[in-house]
Amino acid sequence: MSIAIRKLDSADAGFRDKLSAVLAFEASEDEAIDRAAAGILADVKARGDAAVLEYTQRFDRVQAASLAALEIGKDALQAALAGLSETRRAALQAAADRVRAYHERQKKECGSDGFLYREADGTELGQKVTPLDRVGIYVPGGKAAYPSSVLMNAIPAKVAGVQEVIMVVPTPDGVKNELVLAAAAIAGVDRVFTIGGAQAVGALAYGTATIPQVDKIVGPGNAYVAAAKRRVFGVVGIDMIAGPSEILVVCDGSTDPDWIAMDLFSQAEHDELAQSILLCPDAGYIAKVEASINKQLDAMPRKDVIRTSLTDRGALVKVRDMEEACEIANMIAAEHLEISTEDPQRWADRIRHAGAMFLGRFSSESLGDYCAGPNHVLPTSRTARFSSPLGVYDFQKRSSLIRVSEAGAQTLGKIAAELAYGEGLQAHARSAELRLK
Ligand SMILES: NC(=O)c1ccc[n+]([C@@H]2O[C@H](COP(=O)([O-])OP(=O)(O)OC[C@H]3O[C@@H](n4cnc5c(N)ncnc54)[C@H](O)[C@@H]3O)[C@@H](O)[C@H]2O)c1
Ligand SMILES: N[C@H](CO)Cc1c[nH]c[nH+]1
Ligand SMILES: [Zn+2]
Repeated sequence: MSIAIRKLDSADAGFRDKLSAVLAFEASEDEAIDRAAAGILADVKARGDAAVLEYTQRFDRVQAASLAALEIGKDALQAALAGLSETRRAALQAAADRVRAYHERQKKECGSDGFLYREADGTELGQKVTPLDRVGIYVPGGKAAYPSSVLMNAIPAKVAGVQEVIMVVPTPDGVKNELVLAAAAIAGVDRVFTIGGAQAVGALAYGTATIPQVDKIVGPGNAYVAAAKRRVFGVVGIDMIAGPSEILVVCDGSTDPDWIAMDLFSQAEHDELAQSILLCPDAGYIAKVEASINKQLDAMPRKDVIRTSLTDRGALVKVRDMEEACEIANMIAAEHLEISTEDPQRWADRIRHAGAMFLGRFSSESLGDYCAGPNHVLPTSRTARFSSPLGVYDFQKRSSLIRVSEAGAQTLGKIAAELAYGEGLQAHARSAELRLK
């Protein structure tokens, strides 16, 4: 059965509205889910360990005498690593090494040393950068497990210098994913608890007798996890609210159509709500990609998920030219953007909004998901207009440094006092004036 994938032409009347319909995705703000998450959080805040245990039994069908019994020790993590096949262990290690190398470079290049400068009168001003003390990493474990997400969340935290990384991962029916545990060992995760959902977010945010309170919670999860993260923001920091995966391919029509069809599948297979779009100026090429989609689909183990995703949220779009493709790509602000063209840099220079850009025919998005090095936790749902990939900077914070010299206090004191009187704040003004000679 062939896929009824939407075909759009930017020259057609109503094109923008049709494209908007494909893009439309409201991060689940389902009231019932939000209410459920709020109830779970309040209960965990009030009853701590006991509440977490009860919800873990209810939702994951895991019974334990204590929350401490749901902690996986470092020996077990190492045993999981040792138990992997040689080739899988080597692949995990190679991915971790590349992700670490990239984030170490990022730490060096992104102003992690802070700065300090001195003015003529001796006043010094600057910024100090410090890592967060303790972070929580949510690793999804409901429908599928993502060992690569363990690496992508934990490694930048460790590179930033976070002292304690606490990972939570649900294990429905008590089934543990060995590759997830092995990834935790390689990434240097400090503690692992087999809990999930809003109760895990609550435990990390408020702390319980067994689980210490963290400073920030990162990592993707389902709608309950997302609702809980939204609600605990302020008590702790959060990274972002990740929506379903997205891929946008801009192609000039000369890449093998089988490659592009499979690239579209690669995100569609994540989730029925995932979004996969091709922009191309060549109608004949689009027809070839469509034929390839239909040719390759039946061999895919997750063909039903791919079919639904491509039917509901996929599109093959004929554009006027590559300039228009770039303009539309900026409007879509996709999580992943493949620029599969000759001279990809020429078009990349025109892109302002994308979570990650994959340049050239050999840069398939799947390489970025696992092992290229940059982070695969990226802004979705058009939030690349104002946010960035997860990085070392998410695990650091900055403090301003102000060391005013006696001479500096004379100049600044007069300015501050004048403005403080203007705001009607007497104590502020006097505090500055008392230091004037
Ligand atoms: N953007 C990314 O990088 C990325 C990576 C991996 C996964 N994801 C996404 O993360 C999500 C993972 O979802 P998942 O469900 O597989 O795993 P999950 O770990 O996020 O959720 C499982 C937990 O949900 C809770 N839960 C389930 N039903 C509930 C109910 N009725 N009431 C209250 N709580 C309930 C349970 O506590 C359970 O432990 C998917 O949407 C996937 O697409 C995104
Ligand atoms: N593409 C996902 C983020 O959008 C990350 C991932 C994990 N495993 C495979 N892919
Ligand atoms: Zn992926």
